[in-house]
Amino acid sequence: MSEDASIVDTAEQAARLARPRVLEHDERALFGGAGTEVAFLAGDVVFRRGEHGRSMFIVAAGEVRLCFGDDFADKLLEPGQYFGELAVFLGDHYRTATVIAETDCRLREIDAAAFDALLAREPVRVAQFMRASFSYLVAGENQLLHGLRRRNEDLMRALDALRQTRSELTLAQQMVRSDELTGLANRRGLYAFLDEIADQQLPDLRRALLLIDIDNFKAINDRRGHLAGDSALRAVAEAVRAQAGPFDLPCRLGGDEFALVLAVADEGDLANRAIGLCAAVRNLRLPALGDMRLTVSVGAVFCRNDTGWSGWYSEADAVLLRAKGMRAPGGGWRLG
Ligand SMILES: Nc1nc2c(ncn2[C@@H]2O[C@H](COP(=O)(O)OP(=O)(O)OP(=O)(O)O)[C@@H](O)[C@H]2O)c(=O)[nH]1
Repeated sequence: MSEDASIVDTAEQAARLARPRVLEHDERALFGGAGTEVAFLAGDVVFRRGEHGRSMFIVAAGEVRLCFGDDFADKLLEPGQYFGELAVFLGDHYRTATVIAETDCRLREIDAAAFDALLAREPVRVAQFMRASFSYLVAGENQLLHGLRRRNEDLMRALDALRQTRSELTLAQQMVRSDELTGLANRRGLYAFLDEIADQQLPDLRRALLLIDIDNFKAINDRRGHLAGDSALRAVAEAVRAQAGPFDLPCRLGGDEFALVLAVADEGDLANRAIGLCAAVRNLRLPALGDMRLTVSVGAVFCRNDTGWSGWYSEADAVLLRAKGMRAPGGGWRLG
Protein backbone atom coordinates (compact mmCIF):
# COMPACT_ATOMS: atom_id res chain seq x y z
CA MET A 1 0.00 0.00 0.00
CA SER A 2 1.31 3.42 -0.81
CA GLU A 3 1.46 6.19 1.78
CA ASP A 4 -1.48 7.85 -0.05
CA ALA A 5 -3.62 4.76 0.56
CA SER A 6 -6.29 6.73 2.42
CA ILE A 7 -7.06 8.58 -0.80
CA VAL A 8 -5.99 6.39 -3.69
CA ASP A 9 -4.39 2.94 -3.42
CA THR A 10 -2.07 2.94 -6.39
CA ALA A 11 -0.76 5.11 -9.17
CA GLU A 12 -2.80 2.96 -11.55
CA GLN A 13 -5.98 3.70 -9.65
CA ALA A 14 -5.10 7.38 -9.55
CA ALA A 15 -4.62 7.36 -13.30
CA ARG A 16 -8.00 5.67 -13.83
CA LEU A 17 -9.80 8.14 -11.58
CA ALA A 18 -8.03 11.09 -13.14
CA ARG A 19 -9.51 10.43 -16.58
CA PRO A 20 -12.11 13.14 -17.35
CA ARG A 21 -15.28 12.24 -15.54
CA VAL A 22 -18.48 11.40 -17.44
CA LEU A 23 -21.79 12.59 -15.97
CA GLU A 24 -24.03 9.83 -14.59
CA HIS A 25 -27.49 9.44 -16.09
CA ASP A 26 -29.26 11.30 -13.25
CA GLU A 27 -26.62 14.06 -13.30
CA ARG A 28 -27.37 14.62 -17.00
CA ALA A 29 -31.04 14.92 -16.07
CA LEU A 30 -30.13 17.33 -13.26
CA PHE A 31 -28.21 19.68 -15.57
CA GLY A 32 -30.36 19.06 -18.66
CA GLY A 33 -32.51 22.15 -18.30
CA ALA A 34 -30.03 24.36 -16.44
CA GLY A 35 -27.96 27.19 -17.95
CA THR A 36 -27.73 27.88 -21.67
CA GLU A 37 -26.32 25.98 -24.64
CA VAL A 38 -23.50 27.73 -26.55
CA ALA A 39 -22.04 26.69 -29.93
CA PHE A 40 -18.32 26.88 -30.76
CA LEU A 41 -16.48 26.32 -34.03
CA ALA A 42 -13.36 24.13 -34.20
CA GLY A 43 -10.41 26.23 -32.96
CA ASP A 44 -12.54 28.67 -30.93
CA VAL A 45 -11.18 29.42 -27.47
CA VAL A 46 -13.79 28.76 -24.76
CA PHE A 47 -11.62 30.37 -22.07
CA ARG A 48 -7.95 30.95 -21.34
CA ARG A 49 -5.71 29.86 -18.52
CA GLY A 50 -5.49 32.59 -15.87
CA GLU A 51 -8.85 34.16 -16.74
CA HIS A 52 -11.36 34.66 -13.99
CA GLY A 53 -14.00 31.90 -14.24
CA ARG A 54 -17.71 32.28 -13.59
CA SER A 55 -19.24 29.16 -15.12
CA MET A 56 -18.79 25.43 -15.72
CA PHE A 57 -19.37 23.68 -19.05
CA ILE A 58 -20.79 20.29 -20.02
CA VAL A 59 -19.91 18.95 -23.48
CA ALA A 60 -23.22 18.33 -25.26
CA ALA A 61 -21.77 17.55 -28.71
CA GLY A 62 -18.28 17.53 -30.31
CA GLU A 63 -14.95 17.63 -28.47
CA VAL A 64 -12.92 20.20 -26.54
CA ARG A 65 -9.21 20.17 -25.60
CA LEU A 66 -7.97 21.25 -22.16
CA CYS A 67 -4.41 22.58 -22.41
CA PHE A 68 -2.62 22.86 -19.03
CA GLY A 69 0.78 23.93 -20.42
CA ASP A 70 4.05 23.45 -18.45
CA ASP A 71 4.73 19.89 -19.70
CA PHE A 72 1.34 18.63 -18.51
CA ALA A 73 -0.59 16.47 -20.98
CA ASP A 74 -3.67 17.95 -22.67
CA LYS A 75 -7.05 16.34 -22.00
CA LEU A 76 -9.65 15.72 -24.69
CA LEU A 77 -13.27 15.86 -23.49
CA GLU A 78 -16.23 14.18 -25.18
CA PRO A 79 -20.01 14.53 -24.80
CA GLY A 80 -21.12 13.91 -21.21
CA GLN A 81 -17.85 15.19 -19.75
CA TYR A 82 -17.52 18.59 -18.07
CA PHE A 83 -14.91 21.17 -17.07
CA GLY A 84 -14.47 24.48 -15.26
CA GLU A 85 -16.59 23.30 -12.30
CA LEU A 86 -14.33 24.92 -9.66
CA ALA A 87 -15.58 28.31 -10.86
CA VAL A 88 -19.09 27.49 -9.63
CA PHE A 89 -17.97 25.48 -6.57
CA LEU A 90 -15.66 28.20 -5.27
CA GLY A 91 -17.23 31.27 -6.81
CA ASP A 92 -13.83 32.90 -7.19
CA HIS A 93 -11.46 30.94 -9.40
CA TYR A 94 -8.83 31.53 -12.03
CA ARG A 95 -8.76 29.02 -14.87
CA THR A 96 -5.89 26.50 -14.74
CA ALA A 97 -6.22 25.48 -18.39
CA THR A 98 -6.97 27.01 -21.76
CA VAL A 99 -9.94 25.28 -23.41
CA ILE A 100 -10.17 25.11 -27.20
CA ALA A 101 -12.93 23.55 -29.33
CA GLU A 102 -11.30 20.52 -30.96
CA THR A 103 -14.24 20.14 -33.34
CA ASP A 104 -17.38 22.17 -33.88
CA CYS A 105 -19.16 21.64 -30.59
CA ARG A 106 -22.04 22.58 -28.34
CA LEU A 107 -21.46 23.22 -24.65
CA ARG A 108 -24.00 23.69 -21.86
CA GLU A 109 -22.78 26.64 -19.83
CA ILE A 110 -23.90 26.76 -16.21
CA ASP A 111 -23.02 29.99 -14.47
CA ALA A 112 -22.92 30.64 -10.73
CA ALA A 113 -26.55 31.86 -10.59
CA ALA A 114 -27.84 28.77 -12.45
CA PHE A 115 -25.75 26.49 -10.23
CA ASP A 116 -26.99 28.17 -7.04
CA ALA A 117 -30.58 27.79 -8.23
CA LEU A 118 -29.95 24.05 -8.84
CA LEU A 119 -28.37 23.75 -5.40
CA ALA A 120 -31.41 25.33 -3.76
CA ARG A 121 -33.78 23.05 -5.68
CA GLU A 122 -31.86 19.73 -5.55
CA PRO A 123 -29.37 20.01 -2.66
CA VAL A 124 -28.79 16.25 -2.22
CA ARG A 125 -28.13 15.52 -5.91
CA VAL A 126 -25.94 18.60 -6.32
CA ALA A 127 -23.98 17.58 -3.18
CA GLN A 128 -23.46 14.08 -4.69
CA PHE A 129 -22.27 15.66 -7.92
CA MET A 130 -19.87 17.92 -6.03
CA ARG A 131 -18.49 14.99 -3.97
CA ALA A 132 -17.87 12.94 -7.15
CA SER A 133 -16.23 15.95 -8.80
CA PHE A 134 -13.95 16.54 -5.83
CA SER A 135 -12.84 12.85 -5.84
CA TYR A 136 -11.98 13.31 -9.49
CA LEU A 137 -10.02 16.49 -8.76
CA VAL A 138 -8.15 14.85 -5.83
CA ALA A 139 -7.31 11.86 -8.04
CA GLY A 140 -5.93 14.30 -10.61
CA GLU A 141 -3.74 15.91 -7.94
CA ASN A 142 -2.58 12.45 -6.83
CA GLN A 143 -1.65 11.53 -10.34
CA LEU A 144 0.31 14.75 -10.56
CA LEU A 145 2.07 13.91 -7.28
CA HIS A 146 2.97 10.42 -8.52
CA GLY A 147 4.35 11.95 -11.70
CA LEU A 148 6.37 14.53 -9.77
CA ARG A 149 7.69 11.88 -7.38
CA ARG A 150 8.78 9.72 -10.32
CA ARG A 151 10.40 12.71 -11.96
CA ASN A 152 12.13 13.53 -8.68
CA GLU A 153 13.47 9.95 -8.45
CA ASP A 154 14.75 10.19 -12.03
CA LEU A 155 16.45 13.48 -11.16
CA MET A 156 18.06 11.96 -8.04
CA ARG A 157 19.36 9.05 -10.14
CA ALA A 158 20.73 11.48 -12.74
CA LEU A 159 22.35 13.50 -9.94
CA ASP A 160 23.97 10.34 -8.49
CA ALA A 161 25.34 9.43 -11.91
CA LEU A 162 26.66 12.97 -12.30
CA ARG A 163 28.35 12.86 -8.87
CA GLN A 164 29.91 9.50 -9.73
CA THR A 165 31.19 10.84 -13.06
CA ARG A 166 32.55 13.94 -11.36
CA SER A 167 34.44 11.96 -8.72
CA GLU A 168 35.81 9.63 -11.43
CA LEU A 169 36.89 12.70 -13.36
CA THR A 170 38.57 14.18 -10.28
CA LEU A 171 40.35 10.87 -9.67
CA ALA A 172 41.44 10.70 -13.32
CA GLN A 173 42.65 14.31 -13.10
CA GLN A 174 44.61 13.50 -9.93
CA MET A 175 46.13 10.46 -11.61
CA VAL A 176 47.13 12.50 -14.65
CA ARG A 177 48.84 15.03 -12.38
CA SER A 178 50.63 12.67 -10.02
CA ASP A 179 53.73 10.52 -10.20
CA GLU A 180 52.99 6.81 -9.98
CA LEU A 181 56.14 5.76 -8.11
CA THR A 182 56.12 8.38 -5.32
CA GLY A 183 52.58 9.80 -5.27
CA LEU A 184 53.98 13.36 -5.54
CA ALA A 185 52.71 15.76 -8.18
CA ASN A 186 54.36 15.19 -11.56
CA ARG A 187 55.62 17.77 -14.05
CA ARG A 188 52.09 18.35 -15.37
CA GLY A 189 50.88 18.87 -11.77
CA LEU A 190 53.71 21.34 -11.15
CA TYR A 191 52.88 23.39 -14.24
CA ALA A 192 49.17 23.46 -13.34
CA PHE A 193 50.06 24.59 -9.79
CA LEU A 194 52.43 27.29 -11.07
CA ASP A 195 49.66 28.50 -13.40
CA GLU A 196 47.30 28.63 -10.43
CA ILE A 197 49.60 30.56 -8.09
CA ALA A 198 51.08 32.93 -10.67
CA ASP A 199 48.69 35.76 -9.66
CA GLN A 200 48.10 34.76 -6.04
CA GLN A 201 49.37 36.96 -3.21
CA LEU A 202 50.10 35.33 0.15
CA PRO A 203 50.14 37.89 2.96
CA ASP A 204 53.58 37.97 4.71
CA LEU A 205 54.86 35.03 2.67
CA ARG A 206 57.05 34.81 -0.45
CA ARG A 207 56.95 32.12 -3.07
CA ALA A 208 60.10 30.16 -3.81
CA LEU A 209 60.90 27.33 -6.21
CA LEU A 210 63.42 24.60 -5.44
CA LEU A 211 64.70 22.24 -8.15
CA ILE A 212 66.32 19.14 -6.66
CA ASP A 213 68.47 16.47 -8.28
CA ILE A 214 69.91 13.30 -6.68
CA ASP A 215 73.68 13.12 -7.03
CA ASN A 216 75.16 10.12 -8.86
CA PHE A 217 71.87 8.32 -8.90
CA LYS A 218 72.85 6.24 -11.90
CA ALA A 219 75.48 4.53 -9.75
CA ILE A 220 72.77 3.30 -7.36
CA ASN A 221 70.87 1.67 -10.19
CA ASP A 222 74.08 0.24 -11.60
CA ARG A 223 75.40 -1.17 -8.31
CA ARG A 224 72.24 -2.05 -6.37
CA GLY A 225 69.70 -2.60 -9.12
CA HIS A 226 66.63 -0.76 -10.37
CA LEU A 227 64.40 -1.79 -7.44
CA ALA A 228 66.89 -0.36 -4.96
CA GLY A 229 66.93 2.78 -7.14
CA ASP A 230 63.13 2.91 -6.86
CA SER A 231 63.22 2.67 -3.07
CA ALA A 232 65.82 5.49 -3.01
CA LEU A 233 63.50 7.65 -5.15
CA ARG A 234 60.60 6.97 -2.77
CA ALA A 235 62.72 7.84 0.29
CA VAL A 236 63.90 11.13 -1.27
CA ALA A 237 60.28 11.87 -2.23
CA GLU A 238 59.29 11.52 1.46
CA ALA A 239 62.09 13.89 2.48
CA VAL A 240 60.86 16.46 -0.08
CA ARG A 241 57.27 16.00 1.09
CA ALA A 242 58.34 16.51 4.73
CA GLN A 243 59.55 20.05 3.87
CA ALA A 244 56.19 21.03 2.32
CA GLY A 245 53.68 23.11 4.25
CA PRO A 246 49.97 23.60 3.51
CA PHE A 247 50.58 26.13 0.68
CA ASP A 248 53.43 24.14 -0.89
CA LEU A 249 53.71 21.54 -3.61
CA PRO A 250 56.26 18.70 -3.62
CA CYS A 251 56.83 17.11 -7.06
CA ARG A 252 58.84 14.46 -8.85
CA LEU A 253 59.55 15.76 -12.33
CA GLY A 254 60.93 12.45 -13.66
CA GLY A 255 64.04 10.30 -13.21
CA ASP A 256 65.95 11.61 -10.17
CA GLU A 257 64.65 15.20 -10.46
CA PHE A 258 62.31 16.72 -7.91
CA ALA A 259 60.83 20.17 -7.31
CA LEU A 260 59.33 21.92 -4.31
CA VAL A 261 57.21 25.05 -4.52
CA LEU A 262 57.33 26.80 -1.16
CA ALA A 263 55.70 29.69 0.64
CA VAL A 264 58.40 31.06 2.98
CA ALA A 265 58.63 34.00 5.38
CA ASP A 266 62.08 35.17 4.24
CA GLU A 267 65.52 34.09 3.00
CA GLY A 268 66.34 32.50 6.38
CA ASP A 269 63.21 30.39 6.22
CA LEU A 270 64.11 29.33 2.65
CA ALA A 271 67.67 28.42 3.71
CA ASN A 272 66.34 26.34 6.61
CA ARG A 273 64.08 24.35 4.30
CA ALA A 274 66.81 23.74 1.70
CA ILE A 275 69.43 22.83 4.31
CA GLY A 276 66.87 20.67 6.14
CA LEU A 277 66.15 18.79 2.93
CA CYS A 278 69.83 18.20 2.12
CA ALA A 279 70.41 16.94 5.70
CA ALA A 280 67.34 14.70 5.70
CA VAL A 281 68.48 13.02 2.47
CA ARG A 282 72.06 12.71 3.68
CA ASN A 283 70.84 10.99 6.85
CA LEU A 284 68.76 8.39 5.03
CA ARG A 285 69.87 4.82 5.72
CA LEU A 286 68.26 2.41 3.28
CA PRO A 287 68.99 -1.34 3.65
CA ALA A 288 68.62 -1.78 -0.12
CA LEU A 289 71.53 0.63 -0.69
CA GLY A 290 73.98 -1.05 1.72
CA ASP A 291 76.80 1.41 2.41
CA MET A 292 75.86 3.80 -0.41
CA ARG A 293 74.66 7.22 0.72
CA LEU A 294 72.23 9.60 -0.95
CA THR A 295 72.79 13.31 -1.43
CA VAL A 296 70.92 15.98 -3.38
CA SER A 297 71.84 19.24 -5.07
CA VAL A 298 69.28 22.04 -4.84
CA GLY A 299 68.81 25.21 -6.89
CA ALA A 300 66.49 27.78 -5.26
CA VAL A 301 64.94 31.02 -6.48
CA PHE A 302 62.40 33.45 -5.12
CA CYS A 303 59.49 33.85 -7.52
CA ARG A 304 59.36 37.45 -8.67
CA ASN A 305 56.13 39.06 -9.76
CA ASP A 306 57.69 40.70 -12.82
CA THR A 307 58.36 37.38 -14.64
CA GLY A 308 56.07 34.47 -15.41
CA TRP A 309 56.65 31.04 -13.87
CA SER A 310 58.62 29.80 -16.88
CA GLY A 311 61.12 32.55 -15.97
CA TRP A 312 61.39 31.28 -12.38
CA TYR A 313 61.77 27.75 -13.64
CA SER A 314 64.67 28.55 -16.04
CA GLU A 315 66.37 30.57 -13.33
CA ALA A 316 66.08 27.71 -10.80
CA ASP A 317 67.39 25.28 -13.40
CA ALA A 318 70.49 27.43 -13.97
CA VAL A 319 71.07 27.71 -10.20
CA LEU A 320 70.72 23.92 -9.86
CA LEU A 321 73.40 23.43 -12.53
CA ARG A 322 75.72 25.65 -10.52
CA ALA A 323 74.91 23.71 -7.33
CA LYS A 324 75.63 20.46 -9.16
CA GLY A 325 78.92 21.90 -10.43
CA MET A 326 80.08 22.47 -6.85
CA ARG A 327 79.92 18.72 -6.19
CA ALA A 328 79.71 19.39 -2.46
CA PRO A 329 80.40 16.13 -0.60
CA GLY A 330 77.19 16.05 1.42
CA GLY A 331 75.06 17.64 -1.31
CA GLY A 332 74.35 21.34 -1.22
CA TRP A 333 72.08 24.16 -2.24
CA ARG A 334 72.43 27.53 -3.92
CA LEU A 335 70.14 30.51 -4.04
CA GLY A 336 69.80 32.37 -7.33
N1 LIG B 1 65.33 3.09 -10.43
C1 LIG B 1 64.89 4.04 -11.26
N2 LIG B 1 65.78 4.70 -12.04
C2 LIG B 1 65.36 5.67 -12.85
C3 LIG B 1 64.01 5.99 -12.94
N3 LIG B 1 63.88 7.01 -13.84
C4 LIG B 1 65.14 7.30 -14.29
N4 LIG B 1 66.03 6.50 -13.69
C5 LIG B 1 67.48 6.47 -13.87
O1 LIG B 1 68.02 7.59 -13.21
C6 LIG B 1 69.33 7.80 -13.72
C7 LIG B 1 69.60 9.28 -13.83
O2 LIG B 1 70.88 9.41 -14.26
P1 LIG B 1 71.59 10.78 -14.50
O3 LIG B 1 70.59 11.73 -15.11
O4 LIG B 1 72.83 10.52 -15.26
O5 LIG B 1 71.86 11.34 -13.12
P2 LIG B 1 72.99 11.03 -12.03
O6 LIG B 1 73.61 9.67 -12.17
O7 LIG B 1 72.34 11.33 -10.76
O8 LIG B 1 74.06 12.12 -12.43
P3 LIG B 1 74.19 13.56 -11.82
O9 LIG B 1 72.80 14.14 -11.87
O10 LIG B 1 75.14 14.30 -12.73
O11 LIG B 1 74.68 13.44 -10.44
C8 LIG B 1 69.39 7.09 -15.07
O12 LIG B 1 70.24 5.98 -14.95
C9 LIG B 1 67.94 6.58 -15.27
O13 LIG B 1 67.91 5.33 -15.91
C10 LIG B 1 63.07 5.28 -12.14
O14 LIG B 1 61.87 5.50 -12.16
N5 LIG B 1 63.58 4.31 -11.32
